Amino acid sequence: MHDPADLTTPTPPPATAAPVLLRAAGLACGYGAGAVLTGVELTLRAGDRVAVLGPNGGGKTTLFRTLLGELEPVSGTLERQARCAVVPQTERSRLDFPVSALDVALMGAVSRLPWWRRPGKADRRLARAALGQVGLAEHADRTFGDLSGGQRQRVLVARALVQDAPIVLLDEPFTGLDAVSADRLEQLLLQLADEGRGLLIATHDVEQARRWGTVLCLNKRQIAYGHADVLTRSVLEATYGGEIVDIDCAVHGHHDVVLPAHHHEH
Ligand SMILES: Nc1ncnc2c1ncn2[C@@H]1O[C@H](COP(=O)(O)OP(=O)(O)OP(=O)(O)O)[C@@H](O)[C@H]1O
Repeated sequence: MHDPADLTTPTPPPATAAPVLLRAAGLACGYGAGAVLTGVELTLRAGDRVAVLGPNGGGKTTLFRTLLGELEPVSGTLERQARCAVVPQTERSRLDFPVSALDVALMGAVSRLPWWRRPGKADRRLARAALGQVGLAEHADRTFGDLSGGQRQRVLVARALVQDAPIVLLDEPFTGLDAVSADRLEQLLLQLADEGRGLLIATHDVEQARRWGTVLCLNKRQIAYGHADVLTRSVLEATYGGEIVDIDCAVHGHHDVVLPAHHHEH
């Protein structure tokens, strides 16, 4: 069994010279007076790619909504030095509107403009350029709902690029993608981080989290934050409860892979 005392001390990743985009200290998040997530200690810097791990109901969405400014912190401090954009999930049920990929990317301009200005020609150029950056220039005029899951995710990344936000929050962007689309999206996220953005990416894939280097584990409170080395068995148990399994996995080159037993299906 793990010693819970080991888990309460945050393990910050090594400090770098990159500018701080966001800093949370003793942050508690929730809806009204009651906190559903406590003890968040987080410093996000330009170039960081942070995997956010946690069970269903662990507090990932609540944290993202707080970082976006949709929810007031229940307590603690949150300093945002830069604009935040979100890349939401794209369930089929929300795809009934006959909008094109370009329309969706262009929506990113709305949050930057004063309320009285509509997106103009320059914004449309920016939206087309952003679709080009995510490899979808050819698909600008296609109906968003007709695109594949991976293409829709990339359109939503393009929308975040149009928002010109240094901080990008991604809510399980890999859910439902085939291996090729997932690879392509992962390369794109790497590129966004290399360009100096800070990314927080909610995922249920522990192996992917290990590759990205920095992890934030949440289960109603912050369990760990730091280099992927913090993903010990005891941290995973505290994050996912008892619901983890050992997999003898030669594919990954080692034999002690630990994964949550129940992935989140949308
Ligand atoms: N609008 C709301 N009002 C009150 N409580 C809420 C609201 N939304 C979520 N909660 C509660 O906050 C807690 C954390 O939920 P949250 O949606 O942040 O988890 P999550 O980690 O994003 O889960 P999932 O992986 O299922 O999306 C849960 O107990 C949930 O019931």
